[in-house]
Amino acid sequence: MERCPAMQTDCVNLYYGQKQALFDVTMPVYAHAITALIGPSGCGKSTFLRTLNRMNDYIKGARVEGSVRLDGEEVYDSAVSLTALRKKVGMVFQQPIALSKSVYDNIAYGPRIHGVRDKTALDTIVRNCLKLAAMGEEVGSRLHTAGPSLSGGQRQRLAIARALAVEPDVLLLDEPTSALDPISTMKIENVLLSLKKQYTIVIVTHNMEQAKRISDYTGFFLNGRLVEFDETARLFANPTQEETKRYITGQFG
Ligand SMILES: Nc1ncnc2c1ncn2[C@@H]1O[C@H](COP(=O)(O)OP(=O)(O)OP(=O)(O)O)[C@@H](O)[C@H]1O
Repeated sequence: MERCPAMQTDCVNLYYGQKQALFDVTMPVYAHAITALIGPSGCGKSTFLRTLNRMNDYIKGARVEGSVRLDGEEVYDSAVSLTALRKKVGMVFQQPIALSKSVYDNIAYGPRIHGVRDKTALDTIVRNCLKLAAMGEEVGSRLHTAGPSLSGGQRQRLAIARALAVEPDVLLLDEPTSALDPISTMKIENVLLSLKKQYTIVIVTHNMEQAKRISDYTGFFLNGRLVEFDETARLFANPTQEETKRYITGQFG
């Protein structure tokens, strides 16, 4: 499968103060595909995910070395606008948080920040994003319901809709289903599968079955290093590294 990377990291090292959390991570993020990041707790999956849209900039003492490129442009270049970067590379977090606003205003929040004022344009964005997040039927007629009053699974799909509202190219998700029941998890997985035609997706997951079900590529992290990266089917069926084999067969984790 010959594919084009939407993002590429080269020799990324990340330090929290004196402590090094990522070591020489070189990995492509292929366009219009789902990439899963797996590995035991504390191996650096979330840290790596956050390097892709510079969310680590918010962590005091965090320092990044190496290169992260988005469509060939250096993400860590000092001239890069963080607002513009985060518009292109959106993020959904582990806890399904809805802003204490209506469903409509949750989704319209980003576009308004980016200057969309026209009511008809906002209405269209809200409806399209609800549809993309498979929420049109559930809440399409209740746009003024408070976001926080939705169920956990709905709040997480609302978070996806909110992230999509600013038309990102890449969507990063940090364990988006770990707080959800199996049905809500399945709905999110189906949403992600339908989104990959239009978007590039990177998901951190503790759940290897989830990685197998939905991802095209998987990166296995251990102790801050990317031990193995491959097409998901190949990595799980035929890992080249002994540590990958031990991890995916449940010998540690
Ligand atoms: N804000 C921080 N300050 C200092 N150290 C941190 C910070 N965030 C993470 N770390 C450390 O960096 C290492 C990697 O953490 P990270 O959260 O990226 O791992 P992870 O694989 O995502 O773990 P989990 O699956 O438990 O979420 C760990 O040793 C962690 O303690």
